[in-house]
Amino acid sequence: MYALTTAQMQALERYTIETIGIDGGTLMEIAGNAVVMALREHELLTHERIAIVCGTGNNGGDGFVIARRLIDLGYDVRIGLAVEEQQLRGDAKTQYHILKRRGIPVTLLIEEVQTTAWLASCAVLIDCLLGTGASGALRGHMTWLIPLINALEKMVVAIDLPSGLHANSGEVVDAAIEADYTLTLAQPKIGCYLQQASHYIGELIVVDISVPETLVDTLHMTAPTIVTPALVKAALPARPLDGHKGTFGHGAVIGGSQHYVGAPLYSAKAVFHSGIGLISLIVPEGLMPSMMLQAPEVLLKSAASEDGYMTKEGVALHDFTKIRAVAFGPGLGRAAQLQEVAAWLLALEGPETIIVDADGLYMMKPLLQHVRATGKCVILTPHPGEMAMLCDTTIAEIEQHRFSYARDLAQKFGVYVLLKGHRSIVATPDGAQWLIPIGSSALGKGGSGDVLTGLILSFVTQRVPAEQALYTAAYLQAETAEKLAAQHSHYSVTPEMVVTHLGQLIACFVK
Ligand SMILES: NC(=O)C1=CN([C@@H]2O[C@H](COP(=O)(O)OP(=O)(O)OC[C@H]3O[C@@H](n4cnc5c(N)ncnc54)[C@H](O)[C@@H]3O)[C@@H](O)[C@H]2O)[C@@H](O)CC1
Ligand SMILES: Nc1ncnc2c1ncn2[C@@H]1O[C@H](COP(=O)(O)OP(=O)(O)O)[C@@H](O)[C@H]1O
Ligand SMILES: [K+]
Repeated sequence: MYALTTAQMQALERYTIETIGIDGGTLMEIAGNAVVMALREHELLTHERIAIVCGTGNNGGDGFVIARRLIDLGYDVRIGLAVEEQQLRGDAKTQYHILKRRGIPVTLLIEEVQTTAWLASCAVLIDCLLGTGASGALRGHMTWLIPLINALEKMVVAIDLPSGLHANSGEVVDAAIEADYTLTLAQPKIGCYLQQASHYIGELIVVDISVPETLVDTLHMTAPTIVTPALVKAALPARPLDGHKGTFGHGAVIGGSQHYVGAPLYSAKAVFHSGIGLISLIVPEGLMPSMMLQAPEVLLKSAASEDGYMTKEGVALHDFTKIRAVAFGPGLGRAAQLQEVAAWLLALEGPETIIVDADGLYMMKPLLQHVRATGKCVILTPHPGEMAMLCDTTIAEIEQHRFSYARDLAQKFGVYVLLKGHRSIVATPDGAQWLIPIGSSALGKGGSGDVLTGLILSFVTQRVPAEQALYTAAYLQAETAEKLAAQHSHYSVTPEMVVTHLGQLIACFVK
């Protein structure tokens, strides 16, 4: 599954119509029927009245097919048209005339008071006003109709996209349908994962309409792959029965400072709950008393420090020859001497992979141009604020163009990037991208990033390729948090709870 732009989606449809030979009208018929099947399969219909509201484009055309098929199946359906009949074009116009010839009435929704009463008498509203062809601010009757639908607080199912949400940017100019479910056709549109989209989409369900997914390859498209449970399952490291701690590898966390004691501990604990063989935790000497006994499974090592921050000499005393991967940054703080630690780490023989998070990102920024020459696998895991710092721009700019900033940073320096957020993105040095389609506000708490860093460290140490380690870690964390939130609320889930419950989710994947 991919997140596609409107132009990419149109190219797939064009190929299906012109090269495969399923003409546009047939495709609309298939799409409408596939939506009806999905509505039934997901039990989104009711035997009370259903309203289908249609616009002028092909999204409206889909609505006419859905309406006709639901009527044939015995549902009580009303159809509304939010534009004048003369404005209909192409396949949508053809479908409208099929309705007319069937004697199925269509109500013009061009007057607010009557439309309110018309909509209020229905239990479910199906939104076919605008799809991928929407542009700019709402025009015509949509300006009042969309806010009216939202105000009625009925169950709303959007077809392809919530009307008013921009398919490429996830932007909403004035208003957009606040759907409970979005049944998107063929492939999800990239805007479903950007900006305010999640406020409008509800649950996203992908409907197969005979536009094959393989066309993305056929047409040599570059599009983010959407991470599915199957991808996560395939990426989990093998765990041979006779494996020992050497098999599963030794990783290290370098972090902690006078003000941040908990962060490196969160990372180290997450590492241990996800299969690593050994974990060393290297912290400034002053933190040793508070760390002792907190995580007996961790090999705790002290580094000499100055002003509460570790020094290069303090870290370099330790033996890294057997360590496969290092996470640098949790609770590190910012101090001039930490830049020396970053430079030393990049040049260090032994660890193949370095994961850089939190303040480590500030220390590593001036060194990024040297990463390629080291031949190391360097992974950066910024949240939008850290990404803005790395890219010398603003958070708003990053949030508006998340995919391009992640891709550009990865390609510019030859690094792997996990751009965190409500929908996290993985980008690789060769331009590939993955999107984690889930996420939870239960994770919006200090410590969640540290847990994620630990998970990534654990997987790369177990020799999972970097991009897979990134999306697997982010997916497992988000899904665990969501499951916990269902029991304990989004308010109450803690990073520690996520760590201790990861195993339940991993068990579902490996059984
Ligand atoms: N192209 C295809 O082969 C298929 C397309 N399908 C459907 O077709 C949709 C795309 O169709 P269209 O390209 O006709 O686009 P839309 O159905 O989104 O309609 C676009 C039209 O709406 C009006 N409009 C645009 N922006 C507006 C605004 N801000 N305020 C008010 N009116 C506005 C304009 O008249 C524009 O031509 C998809 O979302 C999907 O639902 C499906 O039928 C499957 C097959
Ligand atoms: N509302 C949210 N929806 C989805 N994921 C979220 C949300 N809030 C936070 N997260 C996730 O929680 C983690 C927080 O990381 P970060 O900001 O680095 O936290 P920390 O305070 O631990 O450094 C990221 O993986 C981010 O994607
Ligand atoms: K729609």
